Formats: sequence, C-alpha cells, structure tokens
Amino acid sequence: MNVHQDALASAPLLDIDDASVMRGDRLILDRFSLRIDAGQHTAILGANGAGKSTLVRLITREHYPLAPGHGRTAMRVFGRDRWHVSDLRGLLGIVSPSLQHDCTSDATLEVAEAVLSSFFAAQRLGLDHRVTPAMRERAAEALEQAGATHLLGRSMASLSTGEARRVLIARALVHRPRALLLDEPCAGLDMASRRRFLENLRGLARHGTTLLLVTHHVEEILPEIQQVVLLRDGRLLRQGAKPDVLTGPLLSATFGMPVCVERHGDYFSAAIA
Ligand SMILES: Nc1ncnc2c1ncn2[C@@H]1O[C@H](COP(=O)(O)OP(=O)(O)OP(=O)(O)O)[C@@H](O)[C@H]1O
Repeated sequence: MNVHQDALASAPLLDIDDASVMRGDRLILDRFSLRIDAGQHTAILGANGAGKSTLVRLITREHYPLAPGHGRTAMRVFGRDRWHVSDLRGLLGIVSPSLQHDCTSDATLEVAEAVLSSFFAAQRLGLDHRVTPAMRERAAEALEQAGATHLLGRSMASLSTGEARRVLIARALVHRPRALLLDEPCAGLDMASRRRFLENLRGLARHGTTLLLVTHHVEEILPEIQQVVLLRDGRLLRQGAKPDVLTGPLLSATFGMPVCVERHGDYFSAAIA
C-alpha cells in the first residue's frame, strides 16, 4: 500500500459537517452533520420523506450541499472534498432504487454490460471503453458472488426485482469497493432472497467492506452493524451505538407513532405498539 492508499484507507468514509441541501425551493437536509469512520458499519433509518435518499445522493455526488456559512468544507468522502465521480465510484459500490430503475428501463441493456460498464462509471459500454480479459474475469466473479451468474444473456428489463437487484449488487462489487452504499437493498426481495442477501452482506462486512445501509426496517440491521443513525425531517435525530439508538422512544420519535422494539440475539425487530 502506498502513502496515498494508506491515507485513503484510514480516512473516515464520510464526514459531513453542517451540510444543507435544497431541492427546488425546499430545504431537504437541514444543517446535517455525520461522521462515519472506515470500517464502521452503519445503518441509516428514517420514515418516508425523512431525507435518506437525498443523503445517499449527497454522498454519491448527485446532489451538492449549499455553500456552508462556517467556511469549513461541508463534506468529505474518504477524506477528500473533491472527487472525479468515476474515481469515487471505484471505491464506493452503490445499490439504489434510482440505479435499478435506470438499468431496468433501458430495454437493450444486458446483464454483462450492466456489470462491465461499472468499471467506467457508466451505465452502458461506449466505443471508447476497452474491456480487458481481467475485467471480464472479475465481472464473472462478482456475478457469482451475488448469485446472478444464471442471469447472463438476459436483458435487465426482463428481470424480476430480486434478479435485477442481484445484478446491481454484482455491479457494485465488481471494483472490490471499500464501502457499499445500499439504499433499501431488500425492497421487493422475497423472504428467502432477503435472507440470502443479508447473509452475503455479513460476509462482505466481515472481510473489510464497510456497509452503509439505508432502510426503513430494523430487522435488516445486521449484527455486524453497530452504529445506527436516525433521520427525521431532514435532520439528524440521533447517532450512536445500536442498543442505545434502537429504543422504543427514539423509534417512536423517528416514525411519529408509538413503536415497541424487541431484541432477538444480535438482531432487533420493531412494530407499532
Ligand atoms: N426535486 C424535489 N423537489 C422538492 N422536494 C423534493 C425533491 N426531491 C425530494 N424532495 C422531498 O425531499 C424529502 C426527502 O426525500 P427523500 O427521497 O430523500 O426521502 P426518503 O427518506 O428517501 O424517503 P422514502 O423512504 O420515501 O424513500 C421528501 O419530502 C421529498 O418530497
């Protein structure tokens, strides 16, 4: 590892300092601060409209924060405030509903291309994209890892929700990213697929990929995830250790209804009281 890589490996995955994001004339994230260290697997929980996807798009550079009044940098990812999006995508694998929508609405996009184009931070292969045998080999490994090899040859538009999700996971893993940013990754998966997927994530977490999981569902928070962030109305409601944050009062405040929480070994569940 050279000095540059060393600095990247030890830098916080995310350091957001008082960032605000506007969409149209609405303030969607309001003076939001959050730090996630390298290796600190984290779940971000919030009700519909709390600002979770906006936060994901802030991290992936699809949205930008307003210029902060304090003069400091509002946001750093892997210790840097400036990134070429393609370099960032090499370090941060992303699975999100908007990516799935884009990939599955392109009628001619095939599974192999959906994975290989990730090497170029693109959604399709272009004439100037030179796919090497090593890339093809790595794509095959990532498809295997995501349980999606049997889908090769299919168009993305023809896949079921769960099948398309597996391909997107392969696409996210193809770079061996340092971190995975997963926005509602289990939405639309059946019980068995969800369990397989979560077990797969646990393996990645144990082997050094930092997980950043955005979800509505307490049940999806894996034992490896020890930090939980609660979001409400575009603001950080609480950030802390899982047992301190996954409590009835705090989840009731997050979802605006009385919630009771149960612990089952290393997992938690929550229901409306
Ligand atoms: N382009 C936009 N213009 C105005 N408001 C927007 C725009 N995009 C998002 N919003 C609003 O920002 C708020 C946060 O949206 P966001 O998608 O980040 O929430 P979320 O927590 O991901 O919700 P969900 O769980 O329903 O996916 C919502 O109230 C939404 O209506």
